[in-house]
Amino acid sequence: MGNVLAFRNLTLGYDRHPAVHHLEGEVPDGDLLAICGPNGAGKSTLLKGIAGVLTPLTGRIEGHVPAREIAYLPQAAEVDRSFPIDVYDLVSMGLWRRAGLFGGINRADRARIEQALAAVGLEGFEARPIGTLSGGQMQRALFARMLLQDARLLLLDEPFTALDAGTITDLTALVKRWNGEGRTVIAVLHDFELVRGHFPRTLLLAREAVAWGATGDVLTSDNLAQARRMCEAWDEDAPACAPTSGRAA
Ligand SMILES: Nc1ncnc2c1ncn2[C@@H]1O[C@H](COP(=O)(O)OP(=O)(O)OP(=O)(O)O)[C@@H](O)[C@H]1O
Repeated sequence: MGNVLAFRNLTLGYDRHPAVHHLEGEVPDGDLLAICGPNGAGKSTLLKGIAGVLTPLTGRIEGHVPAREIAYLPQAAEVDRSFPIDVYDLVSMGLWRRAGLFGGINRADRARIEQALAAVGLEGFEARPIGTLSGGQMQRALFARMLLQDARLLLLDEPFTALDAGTITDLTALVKRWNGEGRTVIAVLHDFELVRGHFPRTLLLAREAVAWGATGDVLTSDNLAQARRMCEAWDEDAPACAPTSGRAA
């Protein structure tokens, strides 16, 4: 089994201030990986780097998945819900890669959109403007769009935050179904019980990797205490790293 991603001395940050520091490691094809860590540990920053939204300060991400095969679901707070479209149009955007920006939607596509809406329990919501959806309904709609995207690598940033137990169960089942189809899933998660129950591998981040491997070995009380200490000790105004063996991408 090959790797979909490799981090090589990767440092990511903002305005030359590093937020993820000298990360090394690989994500194997078909992985179901949780990224955990305290607030401000750099979890979202790492997903943005993988998604190509953020360019490394130093080091690099070796990606073996073309950008069009990556689906990225940012934190709910970052999704603009004032955009005036309805649920049907939002979900149908998942077909963009196949249909093209101005491609028409044919009968088979319409059936796929209906199946995706049914899979997330949103039948009957087709004509609802997305601005009128609850948080959980919006997340279901975004999952339906991902279903249609048919991506090989799925990046989910806190996908279950503020959702009720039923919605979390339904959407976790979808994530596992995607992974069962051979897709690689990387999800930022704060709920350790959920991670222990469903994610075989975990990266514990505190600006740098504290531990990375089998979830049971990573989410120990010692490692979690170490991650908290490292985040508390971090200097927010630390300057950019001196150039290292890695190369800015
Ligand atoms: N757009 C930005 N500009 C400047 N600094 C940023 C920006 N986004 C994040 N940061 C900083 O980068 C660091 C890591 O933030 P990040 O959002 O990656 O953490 P996180 O682990 O996802 O946290 P949380 O669990 O709170 O979502 C923090 O110190 C944060 O203040």
